[in-house]
This record gives sequence, C-alpha cells and structure tokens, in this order.
Amino acid sequence: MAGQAAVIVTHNLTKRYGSITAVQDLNLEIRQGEIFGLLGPNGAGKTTTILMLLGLTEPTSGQALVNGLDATRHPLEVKRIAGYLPDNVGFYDDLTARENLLYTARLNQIPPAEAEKRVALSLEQVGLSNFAHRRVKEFSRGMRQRLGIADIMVKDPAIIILDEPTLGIDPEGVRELLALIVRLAREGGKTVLLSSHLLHQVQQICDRVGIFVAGRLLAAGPVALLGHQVMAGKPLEIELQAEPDNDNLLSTLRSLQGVTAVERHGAFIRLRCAAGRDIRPELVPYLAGKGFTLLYLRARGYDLDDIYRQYFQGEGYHGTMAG
Ligand SMILES: Nc1ncnc2c1ncn2[C@@H]1O[C@H](COP(=O)(O)OP(=O)(O)OP(=O)(O)O)[C@@H](O)[C@H]1O
Repeated sequence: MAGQAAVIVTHNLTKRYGSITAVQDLNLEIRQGEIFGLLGPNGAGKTTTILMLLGLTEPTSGQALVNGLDATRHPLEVKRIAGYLPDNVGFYDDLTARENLLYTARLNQIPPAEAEKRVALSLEQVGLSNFAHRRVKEFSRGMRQRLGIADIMVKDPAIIILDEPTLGIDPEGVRELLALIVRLAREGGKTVLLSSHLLHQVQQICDRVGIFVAGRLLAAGPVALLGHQVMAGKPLEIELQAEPDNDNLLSTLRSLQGVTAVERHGAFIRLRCAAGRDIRPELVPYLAGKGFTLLYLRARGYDLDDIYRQYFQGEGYHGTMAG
C-alpha cells in the first residue's frame, strides 16, 4: 500500500467553534485502498474532521484535499468521489429499502435501468436482498447501517467515509459489518476512512489507525508499529495460563531469573520482566522442568486498547499491570 497514491490529505487542518478547538493542525495522508481508522473518545474531533473532508464544514485554517480537490472549494465534486455514512443515517422510513436506494440513484442521475441493477447488487452485497421490499421503519440499527452502506455503493464512490459505523449494533452485526468493509476495500479497491471510539472492534480491520484526542492526532500508523513505539523501553509484560494453576505456580514463576513481578489477573497470570529482558524463550522449558504445562502465552502491550491507554496516561505510565 505504501506505493499507492494519497487520496485524502490534510494540511494543518484546524476547526474552532468559538473558544473550542475541535481539530488542531491535523496532518493526515490516507492512501488508495487503505482502511484507515480515526480513533478517539467522544468529542475528540472525529466528526468535525469528516465534515471538513466532505466540504460540509469550513475549516478555520488549513486544507482538506480529496483526490487532490480542495473539499471547501469543490464540495459537489468531493461528494461524487466520497460516499458518507453518518453516525445516524437517515432514510425515508415509510419507503422500502429498494425504494430508498432507487431514490438515491435518481438523485445521482443514474439512468433507471442501471439504477435497478446497482440497487439489486448493492442490496445483495450487504446481505439485504430478502428485505428489499420491507419498509425501512421495520429495520434494526444493524440493518439500517448495512442499508447505509448499500446506499453508498449505489453511487459507487472511490472513497467511503463511515462515522462510528458499529455503534449500537450487536456483536454478530458488527462482525458482518466489518467483514463487509474489508470486502469493499480488498475486492472493491475502495479507500475507507472510518471513525470509532470502539477500539477493539475496529483494530482488526484497519491497515493504519490515527489516535485522536482533544482535536490532536497523537500518533498514526499500523497498530503493531504503534505498539512497539509506545512500549519501547518499557518492561515487557507477559500474560499466561499454565496448569496445575496453584500457588506453587506463582512462586515458581517468581523465582525465575529476570522476572520482577507476578500477579494473578482474572483467569490469567501476568508477569513483568526486568528491563530489557524477554524471558519467553526460557519459560516453556523452565515450567516443564518444574512439572507445569504452559497453556497460553502472550506479550502484553501491543493491543490497541493498551496503546490508547498509554497515550491517555501520557507521562503517567504507572508501571501497574492492572487493566
Ligand atoms: N457545531 C458545533 N458547535 C460548537 N461546538 C461543536 C460543534 N460541533 C462540534 N463541536 C465541539 O467540537 C468538539 C469535537 O466534536 P466532534 O463531534 O467532532 O467529536 P467526535 O470525536 O466526533 O465525538 P463523538 O464521538 O461524540 O461524535 C467537541 O468539543 C464538540 O462539542
């Protein structure tokens, strides 16, 4: 993906509402075919960023470029290139799914025969063919979100922008929606920008993420790389399960050279290595030699939730294994 063209670019993009700075000096580059996650808590400035990218809100300063077009100066062209799923997608509730999509096609001047084809295909791709003739008011939130994506697909834009797409959807619905987003990028070649505060959900599908807090982009990159950066120089923490899981296991782990702390954490045991040490290679033979069987082993700290927490804590990495 590194060689692909940048399709979304921002230069010091800034938005102020009176004394509130919603977005501050945002510099972002999203490449063609990429799934980019804009991640941050409520009020971080994600929606404001998206609205500026779509030319729906004017930046206070800086620039948002979509396919090289300034979004503020060319909002109509940008609307043609970028499909947008807002966090609360609106449909005509008394019309059926198909009728809503046909209406979108008409608004986008797609000829009727072509519109029929695209609507049928879009409904099929989001798994709603069987609900084509149902009124949208009968749809669940997950179905509405999928219909929202079908609505975007009718327009067939190169870029898809989704604001909190998984919000309020049950786990199965989330799984389907994320799989659909991946298909759009991988098979359809679409560039996807999605915003979310539900990190663990979206981290699975994002090629890169940007961590956005209080209007500022604190870091951007692949999740694994951010993990390495955030955790660099910090003592390695390991989570494991072994049996028999008794007090003797804890004391056995404590006596392994290079281990500085051992704590029970729910169903797991967490241990911290001395700075610069990684005891994982020794762990299996060591435990086996003492009559224990290792069932599970993971280095902590490369999970987006962990990374995120580190950014929130800023300097305050407390060295605790809690969380
Ligand atoms: N039209 C507006 N007028 C005044 N302040 C606004 C306006 N829109 C957003 N803000 C403020 O700008 C900041 C960023 O809001 P924004 O909606 O972009 O955040 P967000 O990351 O999308 O959050 P959420 O997940 O809650 O949607 C917030 O402090 C918000 O209150």
